[in-house]
Amino acid sequence: MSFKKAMLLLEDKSFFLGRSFGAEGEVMGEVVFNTCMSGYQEILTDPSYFGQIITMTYPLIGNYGVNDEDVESTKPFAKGFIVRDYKDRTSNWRSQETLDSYLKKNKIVGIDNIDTRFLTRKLRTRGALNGIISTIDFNPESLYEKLKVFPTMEGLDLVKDVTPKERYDWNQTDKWISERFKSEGDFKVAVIDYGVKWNILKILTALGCKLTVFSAFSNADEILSIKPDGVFLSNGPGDPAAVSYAINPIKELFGKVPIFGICLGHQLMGLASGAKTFKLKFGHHGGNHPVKRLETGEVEITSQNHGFAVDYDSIDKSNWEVTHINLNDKTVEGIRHKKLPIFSVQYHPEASPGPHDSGYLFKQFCELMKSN
Ligand SMILES: NC(=O)CC[C@H](N)C(=O)O
Repeated sequence: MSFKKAMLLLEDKSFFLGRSFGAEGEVMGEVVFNTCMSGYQEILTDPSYFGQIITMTYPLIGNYGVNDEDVESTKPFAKGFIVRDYKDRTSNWRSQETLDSYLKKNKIVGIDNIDTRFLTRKLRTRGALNGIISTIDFNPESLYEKLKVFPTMEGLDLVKDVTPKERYDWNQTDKWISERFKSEGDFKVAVIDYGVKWNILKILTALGCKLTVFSAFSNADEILSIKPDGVFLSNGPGDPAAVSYAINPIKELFGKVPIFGICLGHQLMGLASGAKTFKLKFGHHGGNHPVKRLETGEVEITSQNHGFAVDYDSIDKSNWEVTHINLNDKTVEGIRHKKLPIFSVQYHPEASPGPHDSGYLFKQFCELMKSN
């Protein structure tokens, strides 16, 4: 492992000198913090992080290595990775390589030896900030010149960069998932892939769903042509309001088939219902977010990764009800149509990484498909 220098500079001109790990080079993105204590591999490979630089609040990163089972997509999508203390020595029987070599192979720039507590407190106070990590330029002035023309996340359609060009079938699951989720029947499900995490596809498969995965550019007729029992709207990167081409197809599906959406899928569902989305100050990224399920009063500890949210006041309450709220900031975490079999959640019931409290939502989707 190298012991080269790396520098992180934020758009407020503060800069941090650290040590380079992973690939060398220069990257820009929106800096967000994630509070998960483990799961760096799932986080790095979640396509929803496309365009972002992630800092982990948990200080020791790398100590269980990397394996080829815990990925959420084909490659890491995060632009860069900031940690307090990178550990090159792996202590886990599942480890196949070090995080350093995995990031090098995938050309992801990392920086360690950063005071991530200070950085996180800054992001909490100031809100998410754009940042640049460099292993080739250590002049704050010139780094700032490059960063200041980098666009903000608001208004960015990043789905177009990660959605598949062609439709494909999915029929894989994992042993540990099929121990948790038993088949609920035989369903044909159309998944709209805005940047889907594989764990969602694996859980749906274990529940008995045959999946056809569509590009975000598909129209309602293409989706309905396979005669699906249900449609799933996936997670994905960027500003939901900028993914304008995805909204009408969802609207056209309302009333024709049960629909379940997660994260970006939930935000697009909200936009299709006529509600508005807005940018949160620093977003929710972690595995410890308390969400209240209003129907039962139960609290679920949830896995989250989003920077935007559906605006409560803009929801058409005559047709839609808010089913879940975030107990930290009272933002909307779930909506459901009052008559049609349509619902969505802002958080990640598939976890990976994260607690499993919300797994029931996948079964709820199967129930809707059964009774439809
Ligand atoms: N995980 C996701 O789907 C994220 C949704 C959206 N890109 C946001 O940041 O709010």
